Amino acid sequence: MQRIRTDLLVIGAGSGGLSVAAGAAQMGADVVLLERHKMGGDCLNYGCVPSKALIQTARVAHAMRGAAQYGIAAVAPQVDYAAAKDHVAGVIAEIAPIDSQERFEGLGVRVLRESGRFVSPTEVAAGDHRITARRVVLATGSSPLVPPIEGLDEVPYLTNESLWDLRELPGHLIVIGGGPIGMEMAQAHRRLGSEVTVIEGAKALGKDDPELAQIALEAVRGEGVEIIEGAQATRVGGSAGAVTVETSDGRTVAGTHLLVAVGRRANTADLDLEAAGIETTRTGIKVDAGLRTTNRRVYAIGDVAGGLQFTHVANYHAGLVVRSALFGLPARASTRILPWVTYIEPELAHVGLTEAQAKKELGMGVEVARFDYAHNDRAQAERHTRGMIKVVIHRGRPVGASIVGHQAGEHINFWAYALASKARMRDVSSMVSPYPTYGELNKRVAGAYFSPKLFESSAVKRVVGLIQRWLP
Ligand SMILES: Cc1cc2nc3c(=O)[nH]c(=O)nc-3n(C[C@H](O)[C@H](O)[C@H](O)COP(=O)(O)OP(=O)(O)OC[C@H]3O[C@@H](n4cnc5c(N)ncnc54)[C@H](O)[C@@H]3O)c2cc1C
Ligand SMILES: NC(=O)c1ccc[n+]([C@@H]2O[C@H](COP(=O)([O-])OP(=O)(O)OC[C@H]3O[C@@H](n4cnc5c(N)ncnc54)[C@H](O)[C@@H]3O)[C@@H](O)[C@H]2O)c1
Repeated sequence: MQRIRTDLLVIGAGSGGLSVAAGAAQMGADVVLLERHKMGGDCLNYGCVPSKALIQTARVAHAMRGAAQYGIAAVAPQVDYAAAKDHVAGVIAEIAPIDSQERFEGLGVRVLRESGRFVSPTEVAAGDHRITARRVVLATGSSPLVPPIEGLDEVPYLTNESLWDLRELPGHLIVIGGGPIGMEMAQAHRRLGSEVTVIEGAKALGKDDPELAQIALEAVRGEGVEIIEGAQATRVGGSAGAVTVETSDGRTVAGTHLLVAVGRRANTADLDLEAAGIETTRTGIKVDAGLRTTNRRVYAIGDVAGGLQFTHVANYHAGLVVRSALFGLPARASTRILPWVTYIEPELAHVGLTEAQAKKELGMGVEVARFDYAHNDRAQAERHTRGMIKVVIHRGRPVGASIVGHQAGEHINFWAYALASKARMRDVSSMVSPYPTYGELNKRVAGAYFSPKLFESSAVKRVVGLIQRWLP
């Protein structure tokens, strides 16, 4: 057995763990990084990157079908699903060197391709190694949750891990779960030529503002995706190529392939957390506002910390933990400034509080401003007029923003900055936005907020009248 003493031990080389390891090593800390599977974790290998690459193929196919609106003859695309998967693999391969063992070793990180588990509050076993670290960061991520649906263990099904290996286009894809994974893959497969049925137990895209989610869902339905809401999948049957799903409202849906996308399970099972006195919750590892676990020397970040599960959240956590573990500075994770985007078309993006949350948490004085894409000239020119921006305001400052529409994910960056910098709506309205850009939506929604105050105020009208009388 080989003993290792180090400043920082990071378990898991996904989005969060890699960011901690890179940051800490470059600041001079001695860092050991454990990874038991693929460098880059879920985002690179099974999540964000492959899904966005496939979505792009689907978008091109969709654009070909819809070219007539721009004066180009529409064509029925000949989709080669296997080639699309090659494109997906190619994109992963292009990005992989950034997350590779070689790159991290080049940064001075000691990378061990082993599974880590606690043997005491201060020691981690990994293969033949016994590691003692001043601080430990758990960044072990999450895995697809496989629900206890009757018959599921006897029927072949796909998850976000196996989907990328599928080479033949599903004839009829049944998706259980109408969250971001389910909806992104449902629309992409419909655009690639599959029949698609989504079975959602509650409300599809249920974590987003319902007013905007509705607009996105209508668009996806308009492309031919069947979305059944309020129906739990209760029983699965059939065999490869002929699958059936029974639902709580008495339907039976038949298809060729089944994708299970009903949420995530935190990867805690193999860590022997009890040996280190680390407690868990229903969703992951229990952490305080500074991301410390119930063992003060151990932090948990990213998906395994059981909060919002996004790559940028894991990266945000990583920055806080490096600050705390290396410099002993206080760190406090805020959820109020964390955006997310669902990459269906139209994109659905959000940051901060929804209208309902703001009204519940802040009570009186919450105001809402809206502006439609249809009033944006760039959106008109490009025929992307479906969509809206909605900003929730409290005491003159935005506390939340939601956007549904073309490139909503790009535009939410603006509001993420506004919330993080505690900007006022006055600051937003004073900006000059180039014409014609979609970004004008941000200024115009601020205009929509101020317009009634300016144009419908009798006091303003009186003051203007008085001043005009005195002006030479
Ligand atoms: C289909 C899909 C699409 C997604 N799209 C997006 C998106 O567009 N944008 C976005 O922001 N987020 C997206 N996400 C979420 C994003 O992938 C995750 O939030 C992110 O990967 C979490 O990073 P992490 O570092 O916490 O965990 P991971 O990236 O999961 O990394 C954890 C790593 O730890 C390793 N590990 C686990 N246990 C051990 C152990 N005991 N010892 C050693 N190693 C261990 C694992 O092998 C893994 O490599 C998507 C997720 C999915 C599934
Ligand atoms: N664009 C992005 O950033 C992106 C994309 C994909 C995934 N992700 C991350 O991955 C996480 C997991 O995504 P997800 O879509 O698997 O989970 P999710 O928890 O967001 O959605 C799962 C859905 O499945 C439904 N469900 C659960 N059991 C069911 C059953 N038996 N029958 C029918 N419906 C059922 C739930 O009501 C829920 O709406 C997301 O929350 C997100 O953090 C992010």
